[in-house]
Amino acid sequence: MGRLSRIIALTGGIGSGKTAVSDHFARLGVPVIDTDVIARELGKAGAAGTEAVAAWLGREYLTADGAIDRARLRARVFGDAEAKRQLDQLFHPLIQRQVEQDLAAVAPDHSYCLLVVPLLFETGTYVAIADRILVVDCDPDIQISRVQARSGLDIAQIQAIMSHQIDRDSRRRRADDLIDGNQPLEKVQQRVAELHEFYLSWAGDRNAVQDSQSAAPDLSN
Ligand SMILES: CC(C)(COP(=O)(O)OP(=O)(O)OC[C@H]1O[C@@H](n2cnc3c(N)ncnc32)[C@H](O)[C@@H]1O)[C@@H](O)C(=O)NCCC(=O)NCCS
Ligand SMILES: Nc1ncnc2c1ncn2[C@@H]1O[C@H](COP(=O)(O)OP(=O)(O)OP(=O)(O)O)[C@@H](O)[C@H]1O
Repeated sequence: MGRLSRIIALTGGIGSGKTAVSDHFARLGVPVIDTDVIARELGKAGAAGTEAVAAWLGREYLTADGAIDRARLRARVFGDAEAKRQLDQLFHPLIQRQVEQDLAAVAPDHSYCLLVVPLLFETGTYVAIADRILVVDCDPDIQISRVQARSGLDIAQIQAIMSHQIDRDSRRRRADDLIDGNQPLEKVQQRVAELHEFYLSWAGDRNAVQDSQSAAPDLSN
C-alpha cells in the first residue's frame, strides 16, 4: 500500500498570520489544505454550505449573486451562542468531508503536507490525524490591528470572534513548533524555511522507518 504524507497541522488565532505562513510553505512546494479556504468555497453560490444556510436562516442571508452574505452571517452568529453552535454543526461535517478528499489526493512524493485549521483545538476534529502541530503565536493587539486593517471590522466584532477561540496560552502549550507572528514578514518567512528543512528530514526519517518495517520479511512460516 502507498505511504501517506505526514500531516503538519497549522493553527493560530484570527489575524495571527496563518495565511502568510501557509503561503510561504506553498511557495516552497508544500501541498496546503486550508479549512478557511474550503469554508469559503462552501459559501459560494449553489454550494452545499450556502444551501444549508439558506434552509436554516432564509435566502435573506445570501447576497444578490446567491453566495453567503458573510457580513450578515458574521453579525448573526458571533453574538449568539446557539446560532454559532448551529453554524458549526452545519459547516464542520462539510469541511471535514472535503479535507478527507483533499488529503487522499496529496501525491505520495510529498513527504508532508500542511493542514491549516483555525479552530484546531476548538473542534478537536483534526488533532488525532496531525503528526505535528505548528502554532503561529501573536499578541492580541497585533491580531486586532491586522484584522482591522484588512477587513475594516470594528474592535468589538473582532473581540467577539476571538472570544470563541481558545486562549493564547492554551494554544501555545499544545504546540510542537511555534512561529512568532509578531515578527516582520521577512523573519516569519525565514522561520518557515527553517521549519521546512526540519520537517523534510523529520518526515524522511519517519517514512524510512515505516518503509523498513513494511519491507521486513515475514518469518512466521
Ligand atoms: C461566519 C463567516 C461567514 C464569517 O466570515 P468572515 O469573512 O468574517 O471570516 P473568514 O471565513 O475569513 O474567517 C476568518 C477567521 O475567523 C475565524 N472564524 C471563522 N469561523 C469561525 C467559527 N465558526 N468560530 C470561531 N472563529 C471562526 C477564524 O479565525 C478564521 O480564520 C465564516 O467565518 C464562516 O463561514 N464560518 C463557518 C466555517 C468555519 O467554521 N470556519 C472555520 C474552519 S476551522
Ligand atoms: N508577520 C507579519 N507582519 C506584518 N503583517 C502581517 C504579518 N503576518 C500577516 N500579516 C498581515 O496581517 C493580515 C492577517 O494575516 P493573515 O491573513 O496571514 O492571518 P490569518 O491568521 O490567516 O487571518 P484569519 O484568521 O483572519 O484568516 C494580512 O493582511 C497579512 O498580510
